[in-house]
Amino acid sequence: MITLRGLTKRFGATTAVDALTVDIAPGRVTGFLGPNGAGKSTTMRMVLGLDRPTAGRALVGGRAYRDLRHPLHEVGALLDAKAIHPSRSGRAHLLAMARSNGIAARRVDEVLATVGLDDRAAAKPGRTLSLGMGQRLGIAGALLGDPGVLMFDEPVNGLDPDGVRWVRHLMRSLAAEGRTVFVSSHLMTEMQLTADQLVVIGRGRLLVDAPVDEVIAGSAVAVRVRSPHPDGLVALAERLTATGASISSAAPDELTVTGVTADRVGDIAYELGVRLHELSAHGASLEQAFMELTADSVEYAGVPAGGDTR
Ligand SMILES: Nc1ncnc2c1ncn2[C@@H]1O[C@H](COP(=O)(O)OP(=O)(O)OP(=O)(O)O)[C@@H](O)[C@H]1O
Repeated sequence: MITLRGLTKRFGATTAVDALTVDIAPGRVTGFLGPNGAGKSTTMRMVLGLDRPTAGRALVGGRAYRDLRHPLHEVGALLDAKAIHPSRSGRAHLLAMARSNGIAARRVDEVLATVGLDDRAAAKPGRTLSLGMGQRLGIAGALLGDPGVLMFDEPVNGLDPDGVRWVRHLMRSLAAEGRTVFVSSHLMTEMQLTADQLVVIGRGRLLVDAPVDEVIAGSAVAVRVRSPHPDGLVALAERLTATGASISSAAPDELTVTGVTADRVGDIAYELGVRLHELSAHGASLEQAFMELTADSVEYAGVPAGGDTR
């Protein structure tokens, strides 16, 4: 269990983490989401005692990191895949970690096997490791002490599709063993497949703490409309806006409508005599739910390509 209580971190005028109170429970994968700069890494660093909270507490199994008697046995983390000495091999890196924490050397071979690094890969010096190999090595380090709590910051960065699938299965099996698995990612589709629970933050504040299914169900279903008559679409957009729907348009012959059913859009188009070439409802996704949830908290919102939001 990871317990955050009023957790706050300020860097000068920037509030990176703002009074975050949440429990990350064992036995499931909790996805940690938020736009760039939302405060995910800072939160994880505070759990590991690498950053000191300005206020509040971050506890692992009810205790602050500095009070853990055998930290590596209680919490394992992958924060920065490149955190290995450039001239040291992956195996030597893990052996040093094992030695300084009273862990048997054979455990190094076990975790190397678990993450799929063979003898040759484990003998390579840190500077020659690819990002993907660095991620696997970092995960091996997190698993070394067989801890009950695991945190992974962007673990699939730099992995190929096989690697991404492997991480997904690993996270799920670690949670199935009853461990607490807290994982941040920018890949929404991946999170949709991996996580049971989601914690979403924006500008350091908690936006959502709920099961993945609930978060997705809460997002709007979008209706796509295409017509060969752009003027008709403008009239349709005006009428739909007047009924409270939200409209965006990526091209003159296309609208995306939320806040109203596809049937209603079809009825209004019929009343206005607008000929349609497409009227389709698109299921809610985590990607869309995330955009809706964090719309007010993105630091640098991009303008959608070709987007003309009315
Ligand atoms: N050491 C630091 N000194 C000053 N500001 C910092 C420091 N570390 C983080 N910040 C700021 O705190 C905020 C949160 O950063 P953080 O890296 O925790 O976000 P994040 O959610 O992990 O972002 P990303 O998804 O881009 O990795 C940002 O505005 C960042 O610039």
